[in-house]
Amino acid sequence: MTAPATTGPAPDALIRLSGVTKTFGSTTALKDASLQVSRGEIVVLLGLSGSGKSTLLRHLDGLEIPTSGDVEVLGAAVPSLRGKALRALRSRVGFIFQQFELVPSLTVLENVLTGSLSRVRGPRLGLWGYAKTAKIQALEHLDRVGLLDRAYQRSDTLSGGQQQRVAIARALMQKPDILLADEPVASLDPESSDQVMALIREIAADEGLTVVCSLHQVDLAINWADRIVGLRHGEIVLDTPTTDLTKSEVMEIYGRVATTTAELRAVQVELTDAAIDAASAATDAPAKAPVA
Ligand SMILES: Nc1ncnc2c1ncn2[C@@H]1O[C@H](COP(=O)(O)OP(=O)(O)OP(=O)(O)O)[C@@H](O)[C@H]1O
Repeated sequence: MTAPATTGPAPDALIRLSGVTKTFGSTTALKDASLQVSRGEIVVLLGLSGSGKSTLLRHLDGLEIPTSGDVEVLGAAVPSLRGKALRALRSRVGFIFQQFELVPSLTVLENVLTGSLSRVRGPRLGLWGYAKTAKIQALEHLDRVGLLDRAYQRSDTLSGGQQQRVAIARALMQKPDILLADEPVASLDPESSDQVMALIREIAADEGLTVVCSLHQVDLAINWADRIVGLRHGEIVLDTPTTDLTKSEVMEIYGRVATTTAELRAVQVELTDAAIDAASAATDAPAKAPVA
């Protein structure tokens, strides 16, 4: 297995984790994790459920504070940031999530505009509260993600893949240096997953974004990442350029479980079938005799 790159300073690193341990009660979510990410890199975090991927991501914009160790992002010691300084960091770090986190009753355009809120003061009411330049920018970002024609539609009328593209456009409103993505395609079908990952990669290249993204699908990681970081029980057990990733390394992260989109899909179908069988067995079962 490729030794994790725990030492050696990368002069252009935008992200540095050094010996980060995070415990929640008796659970160790991250254990002595060290990682550096250079400007423009696309890094995918792989690992089983509970291996610490989200916890690692959440440390990068101060949503978690390490129990021990250092987290430096864009030159700032993240755990020590408070108030205005923390907001300033977060305005440079976009974050997208599995469940998109859009406001369903707002239009697509309004959702995108909320991405600019870290840069403007006070609450906004509908489209009127935003500057014309912000609206133009938001429309440009919607065009960028292929959804300009949906700008005035309610966001909950869009498909999952489209909603994630809206979330990407919203993140772009922040003009971020770094994009964090926590399982951004976990709720999407394979085709939409591929489209969203392709879009992230394309935008990252165009905008010079640094991306750290957690995924469950090894095939997507291989297609879209520059570098793969593997986590197991909170430890970084693999750190390798994607081109060097071997099957045995993947097996070491995951053991014998589904790892490709097709395999995960097959497991989902199996589970759904099993649930349907269980439900119909319950319906077919003779009704219990009433208690006398
Ligand atoms: N706020 C919290 N309180 C208590 N335990 C937590 C908290 N956040 C995470 N954990 C625990 O830390 C461990 C790592 O969780 P984390 O969400 O980082 O894993 P993950 O690899 O992102 O999992 P998944 O792929 O399912 O999202 C898990 O055991 C989880 O239950």
